[in-house]
Amino acid sequence: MTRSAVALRGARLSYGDRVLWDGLDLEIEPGEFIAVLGPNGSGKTSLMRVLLGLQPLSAGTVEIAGGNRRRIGYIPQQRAVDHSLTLRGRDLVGFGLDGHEWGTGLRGRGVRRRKVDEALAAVGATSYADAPIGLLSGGEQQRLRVAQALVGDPEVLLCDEPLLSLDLAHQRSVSDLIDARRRTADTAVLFVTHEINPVLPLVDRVLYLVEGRFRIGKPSEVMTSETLSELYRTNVEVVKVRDQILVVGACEEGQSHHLAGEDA
Ligand SMILES: Nc1ncnc2c1ncn2[C@@H]1O[C@H](COP(=O)(O)OP(=O)(O)OP(=O)(O)O)[C@@H](O)[C@H]1O
Repeated sequence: MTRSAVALRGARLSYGDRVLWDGLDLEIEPGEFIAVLGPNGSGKTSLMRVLLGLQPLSAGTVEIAGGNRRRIGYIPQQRAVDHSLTLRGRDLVGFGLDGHEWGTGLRGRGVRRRKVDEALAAVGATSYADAPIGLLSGGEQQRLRVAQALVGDPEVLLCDEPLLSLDLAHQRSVSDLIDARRRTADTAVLFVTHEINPVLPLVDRVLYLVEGRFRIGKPSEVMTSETLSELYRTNVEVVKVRDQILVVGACEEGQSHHLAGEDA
């Protein structure tokens, strides 16, 4: 069975006159790790919304997880949690099983508990699973969100800036968790990020969106001065420093007229 985990064909998304992307063809294989990059407003979150079935395409087709939406895991953009939130971590993780049907009997409840316990253990959150979420650190909360996204055994994992505001150690542990999942369970990963370096060793292909244009390819093909200069339509320099990639001259607001060094 070699069905793609995700297939976008001729996909277009526009809001009124504004085209976010058009002619997007992307097939993602099971176990593949795709980083989605681009400046603010380039349509990364909108792509997630299309894949989640929350936003219809303007043209083209999308297929995901064989049409079974329960097999999509989602890690949303991190938001600050109210300190007074008394919900426990294990309750949050359990929400990831809502919609899964094991019956309401004792056996069903037992399966549910076991799955939640396993997901908590996989992210190393067992010790704080019963504490109120509002009292946990940002990194601890993020591990719980990862557990929530993974508990339903997803075929496709959609991650919207899951590393935002995490320190380096937690960036590493959250990325490693996601990487371990795709290696052991062949989960396809779409990973929206502003910063490719923390996941660079994991990335198979990059989808880079800029003002209605895009490129798809291996990091070595897309993260070059030539490709990014074409995409941003200005002079962008990609510099490799040890195993890190520095992008110089790409405006994060996507407003190329603010940039120095425009191409003639
Ligand atoms: N429902 C909508 N109707 C009209 N415009 C929208 C809608 N949703 C998003 N947009 C616009 O589409 C553009 C892309 O938004 P989106 O959130 O997908 O960008 P993004 O790449 O995720 O940005 P960021 O990096 O800032 O999170 C934005 O300019 C946004 O204002």
